[in-house]
This record gives sequence, C-alpha cells and structure tokens, in this order.
Amino acid sequence: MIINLLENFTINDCALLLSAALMTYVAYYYYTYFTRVNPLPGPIPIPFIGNLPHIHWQFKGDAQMFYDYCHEKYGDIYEIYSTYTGVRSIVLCRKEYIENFLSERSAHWTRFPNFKGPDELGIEGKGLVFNNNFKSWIYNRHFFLQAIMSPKFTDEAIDWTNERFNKLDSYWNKLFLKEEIIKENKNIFNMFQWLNQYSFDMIIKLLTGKRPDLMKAYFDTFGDEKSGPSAIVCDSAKIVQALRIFLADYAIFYSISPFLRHYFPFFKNKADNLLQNMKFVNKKLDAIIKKRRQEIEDIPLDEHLPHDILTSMIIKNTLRDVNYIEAGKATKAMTDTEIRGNLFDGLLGGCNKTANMLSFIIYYISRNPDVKKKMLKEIDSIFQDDKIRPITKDDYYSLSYCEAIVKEVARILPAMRSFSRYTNKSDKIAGYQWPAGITFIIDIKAIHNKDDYWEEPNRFNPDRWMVENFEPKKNSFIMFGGGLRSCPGRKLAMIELVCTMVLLFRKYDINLVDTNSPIKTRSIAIFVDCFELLVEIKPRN
Ligand code: HEM
Repeated sequence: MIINLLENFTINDCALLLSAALMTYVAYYYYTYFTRVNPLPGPIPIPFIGNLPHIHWQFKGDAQMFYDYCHEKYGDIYEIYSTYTGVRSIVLCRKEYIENFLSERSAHWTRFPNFKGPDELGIEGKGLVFNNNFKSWIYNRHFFLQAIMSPKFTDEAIDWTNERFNKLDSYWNKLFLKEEIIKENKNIFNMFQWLNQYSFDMIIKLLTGKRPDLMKAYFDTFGDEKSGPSAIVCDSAKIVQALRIFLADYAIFYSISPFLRHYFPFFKNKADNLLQNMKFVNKKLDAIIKKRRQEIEDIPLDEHLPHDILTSMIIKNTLRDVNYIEAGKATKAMTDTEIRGNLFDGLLGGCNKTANMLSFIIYYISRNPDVKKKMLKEIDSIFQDDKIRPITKDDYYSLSYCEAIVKEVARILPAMRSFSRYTNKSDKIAGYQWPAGITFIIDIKAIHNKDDYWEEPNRFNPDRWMVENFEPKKNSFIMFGGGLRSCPGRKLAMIELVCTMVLLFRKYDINLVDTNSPIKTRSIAIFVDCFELLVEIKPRN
C-alpha cells in the first residue's frame, strides 16, 4: 500500500504536503505566541523572521527609530522578536524595572542565552563581552580592571591623548589650516572620519602598545597633487576592518540555527566569512602577544615597562609584577588565549563609541552657542592663552563643565543605545513573574530621556550636572550600563572624551557646515553611529 502511494505521488502532492507542514508550523508558532507567559504589547512577529519587516521596511534598518517608535506606541515595557529565529525579548524603559539586573548581587549577570554558535565561533568562555562562564569571566574581568583602572594607566591615557592630538594637529595644519586654504573655503571636512582613525589609534596603542598608524594612513589618502588619493592600507586598518565585519555579522552565530548556518548557502557564506575573519584576528593578536612577550623578556628586570593593557596582563602574577606573591593556582599568570580574548573585547568595546560620542559632542556644542561660550571660559581659565601645553591629570580633574557636557551629550544621545540581560533563574521583574531563560533589553535612551527622572529631558542642558551635590536618580543615567557587568572602560572613555574635546576647542574654532540639519546617524544593533559630520575649522584667535 505504501509503495502504491509513493508511485502515485505527484509534484502537486508534494506541494500540498509542504503547504500542510508550513501551515502546521505557522499555526503552532501563533499558538505559542498567543499562549505565551505574561503577554505584552508589541509588533506582532512573523514566523521565521520575527520583527525583521518592521525594522527593515518601516524604518529602513535603523534600530533606534524602531525602538523609539515602539516605546512611543507600546509604552515602557513591550516585547519584540529577533530577526531569523523569532526569539522573544522584553524591552524595559523604566529605571524601576531594571533594579534587579543592576544590583551588584544580581543573579542575572549573563547577556545572552547559551547558544552553540559562540562556541563554534570560538568566543564562548573567553574574554568578557560574550563570556557566559562565570569563573572564566570573573578571572578575566579582574585582570582587565586591574590593568585599566591603575593610576599609571590613567597617566598613559592622558599622555597618549596629547601625543595623538598633536599628530592630528600636524595633519590638519597641512591639509586645512594654511591661509590660502582657509581663504578659498577649503577648510571643510568630515570630522567623524578623522575622529574614527584617531580613536582607533588610541585604543590600539593603549591596549596593545602597538605603534599607531591609522591616522597617518588616512592622511595619506588625501595624497598630493602628483600621486592623488590612495586607499587606507596599514596593519591596524586590517584589524579594524575585521572588527567591523565581526560587529556587523556576529549575531548570526546567536540567531541562526546551526542547520541553516551549515547548509543554507546565504547563511553558510556569511558564517564561513566570519570564521575566516575570526581566524585572521586571532592570528594578528597572537602575533602581537608573542612579540610583546619576547620584548618583555629582553628588558632587564630592573628596567621600566610601559603601562599598556597587554603588558600589564602578561606580567600579572609573574616575577615582573611588583605585587607578585606565589600563591598557587588562584593567582596563576594569564595564558595567551586568555589575553587574546581580553584584547579582542577591549578592541570591540573601545572602538566605535568614542569616535561617535566625540562627533555628537562637537555637534551639540556647535548648536548651542551659550554652552560653547561657557566651555571656552572654563578652558581659558585653566590654560590661559596657552594653546600648546599638554593637558595634565590635574587639568582633567578641574574641567567640571566639560565633563558635564560629555555626560549631557551621553544622556540625550547615547552612542550605545541598549544592553541586555538574560534571566538565569525565575524572578519577578517589572511587576511580572518570569521563568528562567528570558532575554531583557534595557533601553538606555528611553531611560535617559524620561521626564519622570529628568527635568525638561529634551533640552540640552549641561548645567543640570553643575548643581551642587547633583546626582542623577539611581539607575536613571546608565551610559556605561551597571552592576556586575558595567563597562570596565568607563574611566578611559571619560579621559579620552573630555581631554580630546578640550584640546580641540582650545586650539580651533569649529563650526558645523549646516547648523540646521539634524545629526547624521545610523543605528545598527545596539549602536548609534555618526556617518558624517561636516565641519569648518580655523585656528582659534
Ligand atoms: C564612550 C565610550 C563607551 C561607552 C558609552 C560604553 C558603554 C558600555 C556599555 C553600556 C556596556 C554594557 C554594560 C552592561 O552590560 O551593564 C559596556 C560594556 C563593555 N565595555 Fe564599554 N563603553 C565605552 C568605552 C569602552 C572602552 C574604551 C572600553 C575598553 C577599553 C570598553 C570595554 C567594554 C567591555 C570589555 C565591556 C564588557 C564588560 C563585561 O561584559 O564584563 N568600553 N560598555
């Protein structure tokens, strides 16, 4: 009978069977959707692709616009479904809802579920950002924080900000600041591009001690009249490009099933590219670590070593460490693979956000003449007429209005617009009892702009930070996240942002080419990127 059935099976029957399977899947999908625990409002998902059509067609792929729209339409707690897998996430837009995640004792310290993908990509159990293994994460974080928070590292960060700024100044002098160039109004350029090279040079140098070469390579692209412009080619540019590829596509190792990744050509190609890309980054970082180990070995024990993060991680718990105590396994030195994981995450964490934030800062200062005037008054009161002396640690700690500007920009337009937490056990969150295994997205921008916590939240007003004893309400200012997993690069980020802004405005008169146009940003995943900031600069009188 079965053979008879198969013999009479036609293409039409096959199509019918497939349609029946598809309809059963869709019926099951919506049955699970309509019977889910704690149903919340949100755009209705589509099987296989979740809210992909909403983000891509309605908002042209801009995640920030999608989240702003949902917040306005569905309120302070709503749900969305990730593209491809349709996994549910709960979005939280009130500080009261996130207390459980941001307490130092929170049980929910992971960001993502335990998928197989990160293991395949070689990032599971390594470094910080993607690490779901508590023991390994806490070990790495301890080393990372010790290196990045040390006072000597702070000095190094300020020194390098001065050094890189002087280099930037020398390039701009050649390209934009000659008298005839200013007269011909050719002193106009995309500031974001320069800040991008500048901040990558900084983070690569501070993390790995590697000689900075990105700004120089970018300068070379302007060429001269004879040779014309060239492409950016240097070692760091290749690493940066690899990081960009990783950031653009790593999500497929979280959101696509292994079957699709291994057998469906579109996803397979992307996954294979990403694996190749990862191999390339690992090879480059391994070579940097090996070279530095050798350099350290060649330096006599009593000689000074630099304070970049790589050097600190290599020497920690070895004879080169001034605090070295032999205490067995608990204080073992880091292996190359552990160091590589931390370097990779430091590069990921420290890459785009600083350049984006600096661009936003320039934009807001240029649009607010009163703020600019007050800022220049503070800068001049500290540096008098000296436009060249290096900025010092004492200067940095005295620039309170400049720090207020940075915080206010981060409040009104955060460069990282959200972060996530995953429930490791059943818990009450935002008034609902949730089972383990739910992903929550904490919407930084929504919380930073809520009038329950901020007076006139839409007004750019750095003065709010200057009121004596002012402290934002608990968990209402979370530019660096919070709790166990808060950003370990926060001190470095603030140094870079405040010092660079001061060096720029101390020396130049910077104006937007089009003061009326809104800032040009694009938001992919959790970041808000500035893609163009056209400015006109002149030496400041
Ligand atoms: C303006 C600059 C920056 C902003 C706005 C920023 C923001 C953030 C935020 C919101 C998080 C998530 C925190 C959480 O989940 O609670 C984070 C994590 C992280 N950031 Fe930053 N960050 C910045 C600069 C940096 C820099 C310069 C570095 C490194 C040198 C860095 C390294 C990291 C790392 C490694 C993590 C993951 C920490 C972990 O999982 O334990 N960040 N950052």
